[in-house]
Amino acid sequence: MSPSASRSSRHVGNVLTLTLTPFLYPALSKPTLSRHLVTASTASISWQRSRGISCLTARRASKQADVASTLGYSSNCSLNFRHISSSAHINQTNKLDAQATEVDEEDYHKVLPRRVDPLSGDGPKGEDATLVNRLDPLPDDYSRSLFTDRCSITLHAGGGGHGCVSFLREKYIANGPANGGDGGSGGNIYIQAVQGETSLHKLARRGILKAGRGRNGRGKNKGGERGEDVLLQVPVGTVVREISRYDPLAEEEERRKLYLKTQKKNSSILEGEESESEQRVHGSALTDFESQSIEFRRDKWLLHPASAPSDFATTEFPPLPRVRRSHLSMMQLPAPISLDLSKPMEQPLLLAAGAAGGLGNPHFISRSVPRPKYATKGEPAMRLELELELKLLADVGLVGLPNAGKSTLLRSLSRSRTRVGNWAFTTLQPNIGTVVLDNYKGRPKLFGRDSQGRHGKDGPRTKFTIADIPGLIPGAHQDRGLGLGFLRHIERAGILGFVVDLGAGDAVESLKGLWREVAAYEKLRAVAEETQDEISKAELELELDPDHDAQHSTIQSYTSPFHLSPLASDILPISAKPWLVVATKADLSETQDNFVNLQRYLDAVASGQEAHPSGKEDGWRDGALLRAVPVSAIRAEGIERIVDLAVDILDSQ
Ligand SMILES: Nc1nc2c(ncn2[C@@H]2O[C@H](COP(=O)(O)OP(=O)(O)OP(=O)(O)O)[C@@H](O)[C@H]2O)c(=O)[nH]1
Ligand SMILES: [Mg+2]
Repeated sequence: MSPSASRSSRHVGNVLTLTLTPFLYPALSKPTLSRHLVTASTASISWQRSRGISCLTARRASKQADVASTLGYSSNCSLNFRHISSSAHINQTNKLDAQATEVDEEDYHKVLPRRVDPLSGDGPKGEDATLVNRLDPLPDDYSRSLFTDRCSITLHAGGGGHGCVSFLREKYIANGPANGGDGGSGGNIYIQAVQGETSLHKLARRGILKAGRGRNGRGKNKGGERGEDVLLQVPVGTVVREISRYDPLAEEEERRKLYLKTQKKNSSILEGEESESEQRVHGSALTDFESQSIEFRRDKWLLHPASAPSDFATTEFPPLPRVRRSHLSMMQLPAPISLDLSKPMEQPLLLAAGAAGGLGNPHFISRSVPRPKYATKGEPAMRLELELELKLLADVGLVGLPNAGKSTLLRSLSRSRTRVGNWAFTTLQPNIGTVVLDNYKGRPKLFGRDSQGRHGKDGPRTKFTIADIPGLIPGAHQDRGLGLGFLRHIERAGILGFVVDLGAGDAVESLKGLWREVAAYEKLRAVAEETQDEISKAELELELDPDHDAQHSTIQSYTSPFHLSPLASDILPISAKPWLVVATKADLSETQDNFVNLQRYLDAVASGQEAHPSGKEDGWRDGALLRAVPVSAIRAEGIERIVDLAVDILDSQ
């Protein structure tokens, strides 16, 4: 078909090629491009639909000089560019060419005649047509969402505001008393797992988060305002681990402890109590100069604004008050932080308390110094570096080789619009879909119960969730393909759903291969947990150190209900989880024998004749529930049986 360069191009066919020249793209602003092209076309022009990246696509496409968009939904596809602000530009310069090319239908859809044929009108009609088109979408018809499941962030709690040096000034009161206010304490950092958040990308993008600093105290005994708090809202299922922390107050406390020890040593020397060897040990702890600089640290003080710089050298400061923490620090989580936020939280948890503000000059009034001209500075705040890892919480986790049909299955079971394509690694990030059992009516359908008519623990089950993760390939545990990183998302799943493609060779071998990778992952996790255990034990021993400061111990003893303890974990090991096998692509010819073999193998596993595919003795093998379900996800055939089986297994837990 010849190119046409008109304002509206009518086209009948399957593939439309738009040729945009580089000259064109600066004129197409992002919103205009996406909005108008989408509304103007009655067909689905997928690259234009992917809103967030339309400008980028146009630019890339224009560099490549063409954008090919596959159309197959409607025979009457009209592209109307009238509303595009740059349309005049397009028309004047004649830079837009629309080309229509016929493609061989059979070549494109090797497997099934799926969509409505635009010319003959063949194919499913009405609702069926919509369903089939939804389950066999164009590769670029998918919803995109930003997703990050692992990131590290640096948190700075707020520093304290400085104390104020001020004196009462009133008529007839020549030398009023000190009335400088204390500095405000710094902002705290909290964390809360909330429903609705699904990814860590917002936190990953920010990287560093700082709470506000406390305001300085003012005259007339006015205290400074508190710094602004920071609340980290993370998805439910986030695991938080501490990488490092810098707590200047803890360091200061350590130094003061050392100083007190040195003082004790000095007094015992004077009294002649300490043995020579003890003196040698203690003597190396702190020099005289160091101990002096601890007690009278000049950098911790503030002078009256009217003072000369030389006053710093001459003023006699009193000994510094002991290190002050804000009251909230008692509620701070013990170090090192290790949390498993597997439930939505009503109250946030305090990760790092802001530092205490400085003291105003009234605190230093004494008989010898009735009008102190100094106040203390606010305390410095702590810094935390945390690693956040999101482990999705889904009832069923789909595991399968690339291109097995996991995403199509998810689309057929839920309203997910995850990407589907006939190539390996179409899915690059986990997707979660919700299977609604009750048609949003609040009343479960009958098949939402198990064989004895029981419902789940929390009353009638109205829905459950399914996670589709990127495909695993043999050798994934050696980091082949996308590695095993995504298996963390099925670690929390109630059921494992192994998706095997009946059209891609021996299904039993595929299933065994998948279990091999999953078992390798489990082993890796066990090693990691053991190491973590050893670290925790070492930390526990440190905590039991008799020298531990009293205040420090109180802080340490506060444990949150979310504290992650690898030993107390109630999550089943992967091999002990219930599992089912979804034998997909059952619509392909000559797949029946493959399925029969698979079912026979599963029966043998359930009866104990065959070893559990994970290689573990105690792997889950419930004869009544371990089954393979043949489905054709692309035609939405047989999927109700998966729902039934999954609900039965979930309810039997
Ligand atoms: N005939 C037939 N084809 C199917 C069926 N399910 C999926 N397909 C096709 O198989 C191809 C791969 O489907 P996907 O759902 O993207 O497979 P996947 O397992 O998610 O692949 P990755 O994301 O790469 O791991 C697509 O071309 C689907 O149209 C089915 O039940 N029958
Ligand atoms: Mg996929």
